[in-house]
Amino acid sequence: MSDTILIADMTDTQARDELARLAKILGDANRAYHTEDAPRISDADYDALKRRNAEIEAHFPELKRNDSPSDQVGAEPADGFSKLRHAVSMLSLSNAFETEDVDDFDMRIRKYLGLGAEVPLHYTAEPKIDGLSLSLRYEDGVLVSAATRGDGQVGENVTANALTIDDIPQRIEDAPAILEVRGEVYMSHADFEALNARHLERGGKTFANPRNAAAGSLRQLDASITRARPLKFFAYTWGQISRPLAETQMAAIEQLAQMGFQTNPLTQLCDSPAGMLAHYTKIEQMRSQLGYDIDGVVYKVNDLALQGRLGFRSTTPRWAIAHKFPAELAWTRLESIDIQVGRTGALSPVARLAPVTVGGVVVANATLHNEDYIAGRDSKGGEIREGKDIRIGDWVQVYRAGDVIPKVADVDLSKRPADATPFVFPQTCPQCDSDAIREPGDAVRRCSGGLICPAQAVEKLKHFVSRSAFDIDGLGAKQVEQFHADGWIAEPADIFTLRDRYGSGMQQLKNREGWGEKSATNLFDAIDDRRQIPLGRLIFGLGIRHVGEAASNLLALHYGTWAAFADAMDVAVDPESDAWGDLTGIDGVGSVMAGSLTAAFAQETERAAIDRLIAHLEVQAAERPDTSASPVAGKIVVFTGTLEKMTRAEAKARAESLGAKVSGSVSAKTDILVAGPGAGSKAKKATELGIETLDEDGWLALIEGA
Ligand SMILES: NC(=O)c1ccc[n+]([C@@H]2O[C@H](COP(=O)([O-])OP(=O)(O)OC[C@H]3O[C@@H](n4cnc5c(N)ncnc54)[C@H](O)[C@@H]3O)[C@@H](O)[C@H]2O)c1
Ligand SMILES: [Zn+2]
Repeated sequence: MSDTILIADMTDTQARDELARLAKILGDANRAYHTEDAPRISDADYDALKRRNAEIEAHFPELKRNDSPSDQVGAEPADGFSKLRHAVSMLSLSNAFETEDVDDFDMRIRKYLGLGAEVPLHYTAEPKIDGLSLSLRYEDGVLVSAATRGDGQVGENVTANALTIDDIPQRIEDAPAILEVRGEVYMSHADFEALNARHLERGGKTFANPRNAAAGSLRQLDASITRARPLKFFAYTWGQISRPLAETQMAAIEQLAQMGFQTNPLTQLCDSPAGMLAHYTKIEQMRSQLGYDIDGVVYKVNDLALQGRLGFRSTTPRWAIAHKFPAELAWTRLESIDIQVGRTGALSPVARLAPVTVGGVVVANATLHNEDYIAGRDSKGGEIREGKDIRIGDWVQVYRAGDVIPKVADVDLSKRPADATPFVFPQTCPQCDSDAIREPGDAVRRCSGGLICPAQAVEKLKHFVSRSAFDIDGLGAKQVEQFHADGWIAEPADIFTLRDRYGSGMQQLKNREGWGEKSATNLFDAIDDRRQIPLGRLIFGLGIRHVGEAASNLLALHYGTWAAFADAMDVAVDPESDAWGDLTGIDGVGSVMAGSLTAAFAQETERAAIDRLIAHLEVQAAERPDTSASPVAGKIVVFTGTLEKMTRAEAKARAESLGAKVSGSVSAKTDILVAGPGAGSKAKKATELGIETLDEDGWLALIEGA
């Protein structure tokens, strides 16, 4: 490929050809990405091609094309939309990939402004939201139009669509007579997954990632489609404006927040490149928990007068730069496919890969989801296209984001070895040879061996001792595996007879590697401590399919005692019974979970194992917390803005323990809104609806003592 020619060695002809080739590829990629919301190459590949184009142009300035990709922003507006010309152009950002690029950025700015290294210079650093930019024009505080970036000069008129987005105020107070607010429209991970699940259910097309989903949802000719899509908006800059908002970037962002816009809480003021890099690292570490996609960190000169002096190049401002995260996609060879057997018998295919670095981490294993995914019949998040099966020996693309399990996202059919054969998914369990059965409607094939399957048994034991279940100190997954392999424990009940069988005289346990008198005694004591167990933990510990921690606690609260619970399960196996109606009537327990519970209790060997376990335990009854004295019992509470004294999760858990219901959105039913700094549209809505609004301290004072 001509990519490999060193630029310094290129002849004029080679350079001209290469620039023409890149203009074509990049032009096509821009259209696919910006106009069709369906990119055909990865962002990392796009960025690399664009950089190469710029490098060749730098070497051969006289060969730079009139339609050079370096001078273009986005793509022309799509047909169908009316067009809006931006009063102030909407540009792109130049990129930094390495630490040194950030130092260079600071040095370039100082040089341009004639500032020595000793002069203090402040920058803001904030997440680069991976969505699409939108410009909102307010005249006398009223939203009059909304436009996408388009080619930077002319965008698509999406006013009707923007009006459907909750985060976008239709009216703002104390605004300049003309104010164009700009920011990013995006979709949260949760909303993206729910949207794809809905589409999959209806046999519709799924989106490959939240950015495409956001762009595809905003850019709809029929705004009622946009209304049904949960889009969000962060404001981070402005276009035309009749009077300045503030003197600094930071203060201007605060002004936008005051007006009711959502602004990103991770926006921070930094006083040096080192400070920017520290914030970059912090944001990168938080990336997987944000709940929405970001692809880097944007640095901006804080002083707006200096921004004005720095101005713009053809497609990018001089006063800002986007520091991108390393690519999270990589190609490698699929060496083999292993089948793991889970606690509920599910056969999960795992890809063993030639190790490859993905987003800074070496990846050698990735999930292949299930047999349909391997066969190319199913999509998970839309990555695998119909008809592309995955074979051992294939060249596959690996994707990982934050803490998520890496997955095989694509396959390159052009690199398939000639002798590669379709993967045959096993029809029997690789651990116990029992039939592996796939029920209609289930994407997963399962081992039918139940407790005779060693893989299921050991996974059940690991689950039994896990944190939210029996949580036995000194008995983790590793010890369970050893004890199981040596035949010391086969089922949970065996844990409670360990001391009698192997602890007398301590010889046997002490003879094991890694165990001494003290650790052995501690283990037996820890096991004894768990003979008394709260009902919710016990139910969760049984590891029944579909029955998670939250549901276990609901069941415990509902039935109160083990006896009441077990009796009810025995009767509820008959779907005509009142017990079945009572079970499925619990808020949070559906018929699938109920069916799985009653089946487990009705299954003889499984039931016998449960009874053997119960014989060793004293099950503590679950008590409903008494919230009658709570000032917020039965109230519907919404939290918004930044909480300073507690995390959102803490605030929610605390409110719920006091009998309140916590909701994510403000409606006429809301009783109390707790608004921290940066609260936007929700606070406005609550005021409009006359809902009691408290700040964090007010809320804490209200619930204090309860
Ligand atoms: N895969 C493809 O085929 C393909 C094609 C074209 C573009 N792309 C991707 O898009 C990028 C180029 O597109 P671009 O011109 O939009 O550049 P960009 O995405 O690198 O940066 C500019 C954009 O960042 C956004 N942004 C998000 N958060 C921001 C913040 N806090 N402050 C300021 N701006 C913020 C704005 O929308 C702005 O327009 C490429 O680097 C590539 O990753 C991919
Ligand atoms: Zn099995």
